[in-house]
Amino acid sequence: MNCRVKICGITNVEDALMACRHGADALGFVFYAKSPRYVSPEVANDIVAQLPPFVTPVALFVDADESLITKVVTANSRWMIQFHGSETEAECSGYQRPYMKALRVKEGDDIASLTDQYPTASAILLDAYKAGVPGGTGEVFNWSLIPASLSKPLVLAGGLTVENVEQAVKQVAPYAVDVSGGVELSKGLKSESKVQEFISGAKRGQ
Ligand SMILES: O=C(O)c1ccccc1NCC(=O)[C@H](O)[C@H](O)COP(=O)(O)O
Repeated sequence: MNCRVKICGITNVEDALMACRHGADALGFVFYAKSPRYVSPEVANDIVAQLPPFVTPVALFVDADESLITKVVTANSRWMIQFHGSETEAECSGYQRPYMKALRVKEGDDIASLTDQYPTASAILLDAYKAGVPGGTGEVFNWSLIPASLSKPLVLAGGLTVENVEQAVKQVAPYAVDVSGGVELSKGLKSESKVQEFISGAKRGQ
């Protein structure tokens, strides 16, 4: 199966176009002000306007105000939304946009039932849980906690790197993989060689 790749935490057009050149299927833009990968709605939409076709921009929010979400996604019809906080199904489905719901996985979580709470989601993103850090932790969670099948396409995230992505794809067989820190030179700046190697590794694993 073709494992798709989302490169998250894009902050500049050079990294965005570089990731597209190397085959990224989606680019994540973080609108969470406390993140070192935060990007403003204006900068992000300027980048999105320059993207080639067949690449999905993903607007990432953490329990954001409706006004911010609307401001971002109404500027370009290509946006998909990633809700990375404690948003309910009703809060996620109010924007007439495809969305992913991120779940931060802890031991003992019933991932299947948590997934079923978002019947209108296009996908579920499973990420590592770290107290006080909503995302971009750079930490791997226990992939054996993931049920053999979910009611939604699975995007695997959390601590993926050029070293572990092939094994992650072989073991989990996700619909897509997502990475932020593992392909960076520094927070918010991507490494072309790491992006290229990460995407190649994801393809080798399928
Ligand atoms: O990337 C961030 O800085 C971030 C901050 C706050 C909420 C979510 C964030 N990222 C969401 C993502 O989808 C990341 O790609 C995901 O958490 C994996 O990050 P990493 O472990 O660094 O690959």
